[in-house]
Amino acid sequence: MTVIDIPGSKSVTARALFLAAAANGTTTLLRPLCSDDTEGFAEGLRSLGYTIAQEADRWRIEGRPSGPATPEADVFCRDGATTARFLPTLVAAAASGSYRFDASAQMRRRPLAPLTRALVSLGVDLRHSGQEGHHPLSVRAAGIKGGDLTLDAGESSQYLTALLMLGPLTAEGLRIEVTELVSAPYVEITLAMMRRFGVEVLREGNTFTVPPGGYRATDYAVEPDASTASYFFAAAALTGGEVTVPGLGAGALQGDLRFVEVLRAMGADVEVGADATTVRSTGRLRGLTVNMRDISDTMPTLAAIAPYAQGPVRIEDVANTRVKECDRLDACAQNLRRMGITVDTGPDWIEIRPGTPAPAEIATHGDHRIVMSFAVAGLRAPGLTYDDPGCVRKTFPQFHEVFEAFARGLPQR
Ligand SMILES: O=C(O)C1=C[C@@H](OP(=O)(O)O)[C@@H](O)[C@H](O)C1
Ligand SMILES: C=C(OP(=O)(O)O)C(=O)O
Repeated sequence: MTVIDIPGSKSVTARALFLAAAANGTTTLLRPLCSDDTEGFAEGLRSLGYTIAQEADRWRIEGRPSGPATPEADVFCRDGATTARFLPTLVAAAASGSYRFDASAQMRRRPLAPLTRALVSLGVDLRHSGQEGHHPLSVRAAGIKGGDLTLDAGESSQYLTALLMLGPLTAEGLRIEVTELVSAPYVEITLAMMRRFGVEVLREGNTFTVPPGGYRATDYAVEPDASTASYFFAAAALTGGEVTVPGLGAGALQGDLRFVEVLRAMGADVEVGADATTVRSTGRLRGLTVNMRDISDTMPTLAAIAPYAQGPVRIEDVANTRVKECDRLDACAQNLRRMGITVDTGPDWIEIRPGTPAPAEIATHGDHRIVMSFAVAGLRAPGLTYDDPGCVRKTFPQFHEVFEAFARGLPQR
């Protein structure tokens, strides 16, 4: 049996940085994720004048309930959508200040219009210097009164997360009616973490009522990243092996841990304990049809192992994977076809037939999840190469070393 320590959750780290920055007092984050996305978030906060002391597995953040320490700043959000969507929202609540935001070419292509429109409707002076609803943009802060919003979060739940976290920083709070929502479990992470920082959101059906009053600092231990864990769970199921991930069990916040239920439905033996999850291969890997709307960051993981299943694998309701680091439905299909596998796609689905993958160069499109997913397939398809293996830095800079060492402990074929 192999036990593997997975680095901290990107989503939890990003939220903790936002909440700690806005809180009254000092927050210590234990085992935060250290990767390009979260370092970029911390660097963004520093550009805004926040004080963050970073030691390897412990970050200390001095909260500033009144907002950034600098009246003006330029913030570069790199590739991180959490950074690019959460930080402009954080500064919007300040009483005054003028802030410019930009992001990488990849992130500039990704949308945020429903969020920027919501901020503008709350009276925020937000302007785009390029394409409407995309970075770069600027925010001139003058405080937010609050009020009612209607939000379409059918493209990204991050719009809702940003506005929920903004609520307590407004004078009167926010009432948000959500018309569409993808990646719903990420909103549960947000609500649970806001509660830990002292704010209780009232949820009635699709309406969220967020009280004013601000956040209270708290020490916070970041759980391991469940999307990252999916590569290790899938590798065990694919190769006849077994893996245990400590720190991710029944009480985990992240919906992506539900990926193990998909492996279970395919035939793997899965045990979700109080504080650890184990996946054990039974030698079977059945095909299936599965809706991944809630856990779509693990869609590429499943797509990459799908050719080895005994029947077709059809993944449905994942249209929003087309607006991630790349168009993930097309990228998965393109790479599987390069490996000689038969694949069909539609606007929001992909269907993969069983086959025997051939060596190929994987077109990564600068997407960490394409690399990490196909690395799992590579355990049974020797000869996969990557045009940009380093893009794993976004969430897991040590992925290649860790995954190779892990793979040496799996049954060899
Ligand atoms: O809120 C978050 O931390 C995230 C939400 C999800 O995005 P969408 O809501 O855009 O699907 C997920 O894909 C992303 O990796 C992280
Ligand atoms: C989509 C992702 O990231 P983000 O939207 O936070 O950039 C991801 O990590 O798969």
